[in-house]
Amino acid sequence: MAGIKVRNITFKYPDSEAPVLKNISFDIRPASWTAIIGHNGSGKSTLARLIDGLLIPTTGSIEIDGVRVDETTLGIIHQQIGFVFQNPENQFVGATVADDVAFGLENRQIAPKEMEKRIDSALEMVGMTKYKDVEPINLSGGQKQRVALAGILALMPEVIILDEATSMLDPLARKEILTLLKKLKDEQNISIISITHDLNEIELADNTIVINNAQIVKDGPTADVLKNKKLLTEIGVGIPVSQQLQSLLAARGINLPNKYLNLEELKYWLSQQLQ
Ligand SMILES: Nc1ncnc2c1ncn2[C@@H]1O[C@H](COP(=O)(O)OP(=O)(O)OP(=O)(O)O)[C@@H](O)[C@H]1O
Repeated sequence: MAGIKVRNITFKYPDSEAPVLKNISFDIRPASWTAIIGHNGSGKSTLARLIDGLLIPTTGSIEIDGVRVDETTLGIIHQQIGFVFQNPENQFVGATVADDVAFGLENRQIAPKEMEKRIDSALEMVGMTKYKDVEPINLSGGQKQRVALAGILALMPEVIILDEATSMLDPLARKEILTLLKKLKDEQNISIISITHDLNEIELADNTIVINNAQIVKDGPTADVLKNKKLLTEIGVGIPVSQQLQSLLAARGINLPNKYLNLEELKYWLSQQLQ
């Protein structure tokens, strides 16, 4: 199980005037879900690319399971991390869905029988079995994103980074994929790092890191972040419906439990009170 240690990283693109990230430090526990949130352009994707070794920090260090990420360790790092990008168009290499999922496995020289098994199982997990022989170009955006995720799942990474990867999915598909990821975290101890503006996705995270002006302004349990209306408004994520309802109920003198309740939990709590 891979834990991640980020220490004092600063990063500047060659043509950017100021650092895009400054003095960033945090830890990610193995088998946990971390959301990274913040305004457009605050540096979230840059941070994800640094963790995956697609970019190397200007100063500071990142360790995955004790291995420092640098040019010499990318082979090891990429065996541990799977990265799902926002736009699935950029991720296709195969002539059919099955070929596409096979691509990473072929690179790792996985035996054909094992490869077949992993392709079938990954496509099944994302609900795309019947599209196995279809050309990726003929899939919808959401279906392409499921296939991209299957390609990652087939490689059995210890960490999955999602960079706004569910933003193209319809609400039902998004819910299904998020439920699948939660199951993978709970049952297979996969760590999830999700960069997102979506409150439903943030709610699934154990911890949330908030980035603003190139720095971490909050790193803590998601429930604490989601109760912080001022911060959520400042970074443009908005206030969860459950929190809006809790404020309305509190204004009418109804005292709710002193902890973060998501919409389902709030509905359940209210139904218990009304009995
Ligand atoms: N290749 C690049 N070269 C120079 N500057 C870049 C490059 N990529 C991103 N930037 C700049 O770095 C800053 C952070 O970008 P990044 O994509 O990490 O933000 P983000 O928080 O992921 O944004 P969004 O929510 O819009 O996806 C932005 O100001 C962006 O313009």
